Amino acid sequence: MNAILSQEELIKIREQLAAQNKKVVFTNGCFDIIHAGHIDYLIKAKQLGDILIVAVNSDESVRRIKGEKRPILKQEERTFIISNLKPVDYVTVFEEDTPYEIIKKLVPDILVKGADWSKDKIVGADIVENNGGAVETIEFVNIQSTSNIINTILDRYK
Ligand SMILES: Nc1ncnc2c1ncn2[C@@H]1O[C@H](COP(=O)(O)OP(=O)(O)OP(=O)(O)O)[C@@H](O)[C@H]1O
Ligand SMILES: O=P(O)(O)O[C@@H]1O[C@H]([C@H](O)CO)[C@@H](O)[C@H](O)[C@@H]1O
Repeated sequence: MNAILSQEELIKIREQLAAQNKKVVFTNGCFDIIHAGHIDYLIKAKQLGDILIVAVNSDESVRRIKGEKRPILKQEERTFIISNLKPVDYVTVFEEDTPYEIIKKLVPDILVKGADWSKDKIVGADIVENNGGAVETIEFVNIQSTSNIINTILDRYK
């Protein structure tokens, strides 16, 4: 299933998944310009459970977090790309600076981030762990980053 859903639609799906005893993995991110590191981490995130939900920062949220010049790709593009990746089952957008509220609504079984985030800094870890879930980080095998891609382009085309 590759679907971009509203948070309300996703909450309903989450209830169905719980009834089916499906293990739900959740991650979130800006995913501005997708690269191999993102793909590697999403593949590994999905392997931790049955269903992978990805919450993507809205354009305004990315702008507040990563700066006025970001995102490069609008949320329509970012969600379309993420939702069409093989490991991803459901995608939604969140407007806030952090995914705390959507994690509180969905209470995933497993919360995942790349290892650039230490577990003590992962937003929503308390919610998931207090509900008996697990928080996992995925080691980078590819040190690529969106910022690096942007800087490479700026350097080469200046
Ligand atoms: N090279 C990588 N390998 C594995 N996971 C990654 C890698 N880069 C980012 N991630 C993970 O992908 C998710 C989205 O991160 P993000 O969109 O910030 O990517 P980024 O490349 O770090 O972007 P930016 O350079 O704009 O900060 C996060 O969970 C992050 O931990
Ligand atoms: O793409 P990023 O910068 O890795 O994603 C951010 O992750 C933050 C993280 O969940 C903190 O643990 C989150 O607060 C922020 O909104 C971005 O999604």
